[in-house]
Amino acid sequence: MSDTYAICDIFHSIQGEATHTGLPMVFIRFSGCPLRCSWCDEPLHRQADKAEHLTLTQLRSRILELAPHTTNLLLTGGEPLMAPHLDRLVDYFKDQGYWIAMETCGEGGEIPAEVDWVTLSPKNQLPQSLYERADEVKLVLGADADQSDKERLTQCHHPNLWLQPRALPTGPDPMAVALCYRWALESGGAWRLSLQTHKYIGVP
Ligand SMILES: Nc1nc2[nH]cc(C(=O)O)c2c(=O)[nH]1
Ligand code: SF4
Repeated sequence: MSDTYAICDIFHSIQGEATHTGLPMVFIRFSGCPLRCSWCDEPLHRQADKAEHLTLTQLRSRILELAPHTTNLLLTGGEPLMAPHLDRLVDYFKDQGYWIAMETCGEGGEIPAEVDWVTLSPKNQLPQSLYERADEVKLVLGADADQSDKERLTQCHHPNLWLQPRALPTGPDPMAVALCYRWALESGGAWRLSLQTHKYIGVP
């Protein structure tokens, strides 16, 4: 039998965050995550019973139906690294000519070698090798971020660092935005501000 992948959402939108803000992509949201962040704004991925189990050919037809001309895919979640045989999915879509980006907390599995762009959004301490594999690092901070979060900034060494305010269930949180703005300024340019632009313009 063919491998299937537990997917809780597929949609076509612009990347709302960090380096590729504004770039059209098809988003594949995987079900499941090894972490349980209390503030997680993607509760869908926890509802395993609501996930669809799709083969690669089914996934491809869904992507083509949604966006026949978009050749950028974003694997997100949940945590895509939890998906068994993720390397087969990545190889399959690379062979079809797609550029593949991934959002990951860095936990739950290995990053397939063929992924073109890795956004690492660390929640815990991670090995240096993951920072070396990442193309950008995005730290998501709430208005309640404290001195220990600020220390994490100074311990993070990467050429492409982003501070992203955590949203409220109702939308962007001005207090978190103000904190990330201030910390970006104080970093002297090491960290940039990433706003979740999709939440400002009301798209997925
Ligand atoms: N537009 C848009 N951009 C995004 N970038 C990362 C997202 C995510 O949920 O991982 C996301 C998302 O859900 N929507
Ligand atoms: S790592 Fe991300 S997807 Fe997983 S529980 Fe935390 S916020 Fe949610």
